[in-house]
Formats: sequence, C-alpha cells, structure tokens
Amino acid sequence: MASEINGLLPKDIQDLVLKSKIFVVGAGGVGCELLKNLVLTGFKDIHIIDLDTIEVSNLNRQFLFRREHVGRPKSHVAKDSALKFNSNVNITAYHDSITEAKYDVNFYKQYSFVMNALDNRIARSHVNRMCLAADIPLIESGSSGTLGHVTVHKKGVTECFDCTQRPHQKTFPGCTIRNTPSDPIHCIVWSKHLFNQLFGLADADEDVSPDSADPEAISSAGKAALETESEQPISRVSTRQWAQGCEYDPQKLFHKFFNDDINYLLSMDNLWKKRKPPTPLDWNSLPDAVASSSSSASRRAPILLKDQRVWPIAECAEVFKKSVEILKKRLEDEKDGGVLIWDKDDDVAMDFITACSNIRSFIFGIYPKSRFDIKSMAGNIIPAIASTNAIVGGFIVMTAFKVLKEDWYKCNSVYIQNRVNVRKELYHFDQVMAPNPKCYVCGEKPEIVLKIDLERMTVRMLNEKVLKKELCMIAPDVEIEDGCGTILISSEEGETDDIGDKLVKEFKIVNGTRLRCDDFLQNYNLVINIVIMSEEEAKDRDKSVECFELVGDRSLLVPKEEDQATNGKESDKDPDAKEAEAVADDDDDLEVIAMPEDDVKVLGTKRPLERKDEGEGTPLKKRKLAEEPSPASGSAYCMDTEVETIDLD
Ligand SMILES: Nc1ncnc2c1ncn2[C@@H]1O[C@H](COP(=O)(O)OP(=O)(O)OP(=O)(O)O)[C@@H](O)[C@H]1O
Ligand SMILES: [Zn+2]
Repeated sequence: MASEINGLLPKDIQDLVLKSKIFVVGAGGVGCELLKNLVLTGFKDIHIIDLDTIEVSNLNRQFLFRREHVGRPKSHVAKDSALKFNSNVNITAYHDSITEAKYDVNFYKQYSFVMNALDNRIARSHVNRMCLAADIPLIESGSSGTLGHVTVHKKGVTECFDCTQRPHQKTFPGCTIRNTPSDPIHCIVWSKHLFNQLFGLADADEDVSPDSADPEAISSAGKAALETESEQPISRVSTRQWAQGCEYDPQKLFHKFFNDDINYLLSMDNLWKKRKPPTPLDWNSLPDAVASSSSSASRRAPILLKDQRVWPIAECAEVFKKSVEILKKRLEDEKDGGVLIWDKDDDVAMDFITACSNIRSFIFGIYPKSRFDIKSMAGNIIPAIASTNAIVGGFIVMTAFKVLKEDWYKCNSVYIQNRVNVRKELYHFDQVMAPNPKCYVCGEKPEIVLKIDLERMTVRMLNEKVLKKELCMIAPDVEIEDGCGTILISSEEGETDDIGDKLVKEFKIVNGTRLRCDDFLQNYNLVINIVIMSEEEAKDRDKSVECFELVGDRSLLVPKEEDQATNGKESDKDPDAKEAEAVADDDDDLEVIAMPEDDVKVLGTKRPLERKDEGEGTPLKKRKLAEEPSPASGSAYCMDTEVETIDLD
C-alpha cells in the first residue's frame, strides 16, 4: 500500500500517514469510497462509525456491501470488506450514532483528524462542535447527485462548518398545502402530513384540514366558511381522535378528506374566483380515469410496472383502503401509545402517500404522478451517483495530506459541479477562509437573535424546533438570565417535561430577555437574545409556518466598512460553487433539496485565510486570486490548487 512502498508518497507525508490515527464518520456512499482509499493509502489506524444497517438500495453504489450483507451494520461490514484490500491495517468499527454521549471530547482527542461522510446537518454540525471542542481538524464532505464538496475546518484557523449559514429546506405556505394546491408536490406534502396526523407524530403545524384563516379566504364570502367552522364536528377533536372515533373506517376517512373538507373549501368561494374550483369525490361513484387522462404516463400505462404507471382513481381508492387497514393494525400493535414513523422505503406507507396525493391531485385538477415519481419527491431522493462519491472520496485523501502537514492555507474548499464554469472547470476550488468572528458556534462569545411569536412558542417548541433542529444541539440546558437563574429546559430526562406545553411567555420572557444555553456534550455555550414578534407581524404570519425566526446576530447584518474593502465577498463566488455548497444541507428530512438559486447566506463577511511564512509564523499577505497569476491556465487560483494537489512536494 502507498505508505508501505518507499518513494510513492513524499517522505514527510509517508511518515505522517503511518503514524496517524483517524476517524471516519459515516459508512455510506462517500464513507465506503473513503475507507477503501484510506486503506490503499496505507493509513494504519482507522476508526469508523455508522448508525445504520445495510439496505438493498445501498448496493448499487456502496460497493463494500453485497447482497448477503443486507441487514448487517454498515460499519462492521465496511471494515471487513476494506481489510480485504489491505489486511495490514487496524480498523475499529462502531455501530452507533455519533451523537451518543460516549463519543465525548476525550474520545475525539485521540485522533489526528476527523472525516465526515454524513448525510444530515445535525450530525455534521455536532461533529463540527466536537472537533472544535477537542481542537482536532475536520474534513467535511458531501455528495448529492452530481454535486459534491470537501472542506477543511480547524479551530481558530479556518472557518468552522457553521460559520456560513446554509440554505434551508424549501417549505410551502400552509394555505397552499391545506387550501389551494397547484402542483403535485403540494399534494405529496399534504399526504405526508395526513400520514403523521393519522398514524405518526402529529404536529400541530402540519394540519391537513382546510385553513379558514387563509387571508385570501377572509372576505365577505369567506366569512360564510368561518361561520360554518363552528359546526364542523372535527374541528373540536384532533384528526387522530376523530379517526379513532370512527375506527379508521377507510370509507369514512375518504369521505372526510376528499369530500367534506373539499366542500368546505368550496364554501370559501373567494379562493376560487381566479382558480379552478376543486371537485369533491364520492366513494360510491369514483371516476375510472387517472387524474389526467391526457397524461403521457397514462397513455403508456399497459406496458408499465405498478410503480411506473399512474393509477386510475378507483385503484387509488382501493390502495387507500388497503393501506389504511394495514397502518391501523400496525398502530394498534405499537406498545405504550407508540406511533408509526413515515419511511419512504416502507411499501405500505408509500402506497398510502401515492394514493392520497393522486386522489387530491385529481380533485384539484393537478396532473398525477407514478408511485416511483412520488417516492422520489416524498423521500427527497436525489439519485446518488457512485462517481461523485468516488471523486469526493479521492479529494478527501488529497486534502488529508495537507491537513497532516498543517498546510492550512492550501486546504482549499473543493466544489464538484454539474457543469463546467466559465473557466471550463468542473471542480471549483475556493479559498480557505478564516473563522467568522461572529459565528454562533466558533465565535468567541456565541450569541444569536431569536424572534418569537409569544402567543405560540412553547417551551417544548423552543427545545425541539429551535435548539435541536435549527441550532443542532443534542442535549441543551437553558437558563433565563433573569437574576434568579430560572431553568427553562434541562437535559436531564424528565426534569422539565411538565412545563413543555407551557408558553414561554409564562416565564416572563420579554423583548431583550437573554437565554443561556449550554450543551455539555458539545462543550457549547450560546446566548439567545429574544426579540418578540410584533402583533402585526405575528398576525400576518402564516400559522402553519414556524412561530420563530433565527435572525443571527443583528450587528452581522451590516458588514463593517473595513470588511467590505479588504475581504473576499460571497457574491464573488461562482454560482456553481454555491450550488455545490448547498450539498452540505442535504438533510434526510428535507422536503425539497436546496435549489441552485437559493443563496448561501453568510453571517458577516468572509475572510480569506492569511498565509503564514513557514518557520516564522508571520502573516505574509492576504491570499487573493489576483495576486497569484498563472500564465498557463489564466486561473492562478485553480492551477495553484491543482499543482498543490498533484505535486505533494
Ligand atoms: N448520527 C449519525 N451517526 C453515525 N452515522 C450516521 C449518522 N447520521 C447519518 N449517518 C450515516 O451517514 C451515512 C451517509 O451516507 P449516504 O449519504 O450514502 O446515506 P445512505 O443512508 O447510505 O443512502 P440513502 O440516504 O441514499 O439511502 C449513512 O450510512 C448514515 O447511516
Ligand atoms: Zn464558525
């Protein structure tokens, strides 16, 4: 293997490779490629963690896994398969989540550096914080379709993973989902919400019934609907309770969601002045056609597989009936009031979503979709491409050499794009950036501004949605800076459960209140400055949208003059690179992946890393593209990087 053969690697790198101990987080698409590269490079002590087991759908690209491995832990099988490439390596495999408390700061300290090969923001952000706490370099990576990235993060030297705010998931206004869908994705999202309301973790923000507070509906005509609302029996009980009350009778469910509720929507006649009104369906006289008989998919129907053809409405109703019956039984079998978790790979759950979304599409005159298409939209499936993973895995190892040598200023960010840019490059190399002093994670005194709707924000929402989901904490403790140290949230199980449903305003939280948050596991402290939404703002806000907004540090919104004058600006960045950067946010739970046009927001301005004069440690100059021209390529920046990448001397 490379490190065992003298002369293959430069001597200094060979020595560093032989003596380093490294940690790979994730043994999926990128993780498999990476592990194979690492053993072939001759790293001797490799640890790898993954929480998952192997699924059939992994086999087309996660080539360390074979059919006989399905169901076994990814990390264990990855280890066994990689050892076949080079048995002269120590691999330690953990079948576990990296967010478990036992992987603490001391655990991280044993490594020379850490490599992320993950697929979600929470785990990425967690590892970022652990590496900052342990002061261990992190190589972050990701791939999504043809896009990929590799970036380096080193405490106090480069920006951290959270220094740049990444685009968030694309969401749809609640009234579009509940009242006026116009695209298949609206019906798919509604169906996922319906699944959760009936069988899963019901979320008040995912209501599926008509929204009579829709500003568009509120007019003299819409008032009729508002008035009849009180007569709607189901408005007083939750959708779950109502469904339980009628024993999940599929016909009754069908009638409510696809007839009663639609008639109710029709009564909000303001909504239909400029739109085609929906058509309620009757279980006993279902049309025989597919939602749009002119669709090319339906014309091809006879020769297609079940997954590829678009089901006629009568078939959708039949599938709806069967899937409701099975899901009802599964829910009954759950112990201790457990609920079902929606999973794109669960056939019955997918049948339910396909049937519901196509029935709803029919009602609203939206073109239908095949089960295959709906699965990819509902599960945010972006085809994983083996070659992108391979390229990312390769770049990680090339980057690892620079990390081992602590050549931070050479650790450019790499973005793999899906088309060549103006300079005819498929790979975009971006300057390594110094930490953002205002970063809410690695800044000296991390602070953030949180705007909340006092009438809606409960303690539980603050914990689950803001701290854990948005701010990626794992086990937060929160104290109000009110002079008495009132504990609002405790990481100790059960300690603050009883106040979870209380509104935060009951704890005298007002404009300017400061909340001290502390995640002991991540060694992370954050002060949240509360800003209250004005009544006007809260009133205008779509009720199905979250009742909070993370504003960041307000002072960050206005860059300092000095920053503007001297530093690289985000707007200079190649748009393709921004698209690739969005890959980092390809969370499992996204509804729709960040689109290329979504801008990457930056907290403050970016600061290119200053190059240090080797040996003396004094800053040489700001490393700027224009200062290092390359006659050969006309792109000093990338040429420079290529040379650095290929020529290891
Ligand atoms: N908290 C975590 N701890 C350990 N491993 C994790 C954690 N979160 C995600 N992973 C692992 O990261 C890997 C990411 O790989 P990849 O993106 O190829 O996903 P996948 O689940 O294998 O594929 P797909 O999502 O396309 O089915 C997965 O194997 C996943 O189990
Ligand atoms: Zn940071």
